[in-house]
Amino acid sequence: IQRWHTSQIMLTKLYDVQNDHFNVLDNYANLETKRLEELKNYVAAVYEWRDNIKTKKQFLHDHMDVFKVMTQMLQHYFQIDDLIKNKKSLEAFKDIDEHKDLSGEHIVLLAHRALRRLQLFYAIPASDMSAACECCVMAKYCLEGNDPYGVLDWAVEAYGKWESEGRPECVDPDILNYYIVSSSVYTGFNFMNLIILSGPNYQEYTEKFERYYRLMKNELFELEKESTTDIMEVYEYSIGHGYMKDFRNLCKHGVSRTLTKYSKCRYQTNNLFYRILMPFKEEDINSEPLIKIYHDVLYDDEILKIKTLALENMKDATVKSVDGKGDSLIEKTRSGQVYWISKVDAVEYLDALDTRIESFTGFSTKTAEQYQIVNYGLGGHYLPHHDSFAKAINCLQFGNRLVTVLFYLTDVQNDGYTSFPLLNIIAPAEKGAALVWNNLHMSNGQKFYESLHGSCPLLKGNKWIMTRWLYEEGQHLPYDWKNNVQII
Ligand SMILES: O=C(O)CCC(=O)C(=O)O
Ligand SMILES: [Fe+2]
Repeated sequence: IQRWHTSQIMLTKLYDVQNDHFNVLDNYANLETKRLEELKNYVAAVYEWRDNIKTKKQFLHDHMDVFKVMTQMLQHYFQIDDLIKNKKSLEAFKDIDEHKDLSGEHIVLLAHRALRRLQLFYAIPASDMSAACECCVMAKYCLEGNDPYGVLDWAVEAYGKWESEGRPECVDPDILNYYIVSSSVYTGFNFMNLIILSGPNYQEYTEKFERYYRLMKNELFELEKESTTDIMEVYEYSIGHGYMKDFRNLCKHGVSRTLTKYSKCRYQTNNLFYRILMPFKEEDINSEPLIKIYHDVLYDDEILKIKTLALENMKDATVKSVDGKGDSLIEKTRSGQVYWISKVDAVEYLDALDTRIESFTGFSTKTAEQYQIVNYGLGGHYLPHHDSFAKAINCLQFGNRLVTVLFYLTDVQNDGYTSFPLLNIIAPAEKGAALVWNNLHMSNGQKFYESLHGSCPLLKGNKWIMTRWLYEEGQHLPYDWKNNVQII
């Protein structure tokens, strides 16, 4: 199935496809107008012919005339049949058939899920996101997805819209009533003492709903938590504890970083003479594990080329399955589209970038993975994870992912930052910068647990990144990763 929401590229394509459809429709309408015009003209001509025949009162006695009438009728029949069957217009419509995947309900369902993820993550009430008709759709999918708090939030919001904006056709209080009653049961809300809402009288509805809403607000979450009276608390609650909470807070609020002895910016040449005229702008972010930002290391023309290359080739991002053998598409964990630049792309300009990476990281790129380009879409994100693999799984040829070099191809706001929840760090990187960190302890190759990181869920905008993972093999390290022994 086509997943239109997973990247900005897809969303742009969706927009274009819709434009195509409008053109097809336009064309169809023109052809149909022309067809009806032709039909009308044809019929008019036939009438005229028949009227002429009729004036010849004697025609039925003239056998040749009869034959003429019969042949004409047959011809008229085929001609009219042709005009009615409307082949040309249907032909024009075929183009739309080829885009059937645009009309599937799953398009909206998946977008709904992305919005719900955002809502839950950032604790955004429906009232901050709403539009009347869409509220009902959100409530509907929440109901179908066994998400009763979502149903209540959106149905009540839809009800509010219905009340304040008159009654838009898309809001049906009967259905909202059903949504609210059925979901109240699941949330433990005691509605037995309420009047059953029914009847066609909307005024009556208004009063009952008001009462209902008030009671709901007060009683809704008693089972969840004694003191809870607000749906917002459900959102706060759903994020869970531990690093997810820290991750959320980082994405939501950012951090005000205080300068410590570790936080320094400098012009760095790494003792490379040719860098004296153009040193790197190195910024320290953390020491254990080492995290740094190198500003302005990817140039605009390179970014343009990279994006152009990826544009036609993106695939939905997957995550490694638990056994490490396969990839699975789990949007709850990661949502975006990726492209691995491959050898066949023959992008020589990346050789220069490899040299650049080597000079600012001090590590070889010879054993690195291909460059991975990522574009995030509606609610795009990547929950906290480690880039390194569990040793046994994927460390055969070149060892493990030692260092991550993550380039930003766009500027990002808070909601698109790369965050390290265990370190209380967000990377305030901008377009053209590279965020570099160690995934393993440099002394022994053990996983650096604190390197846990993720991409904050995107609330708006367009985030592009490109990643290069550098491997253990071929680096100067104080241990031998292959034989698992310490050298120094
Ligand atoms: O998009 C980001 O900021 C992080 C991406 C990431 O962690 C990854 O691709 O492994
Ligand atoms: Fe990562």
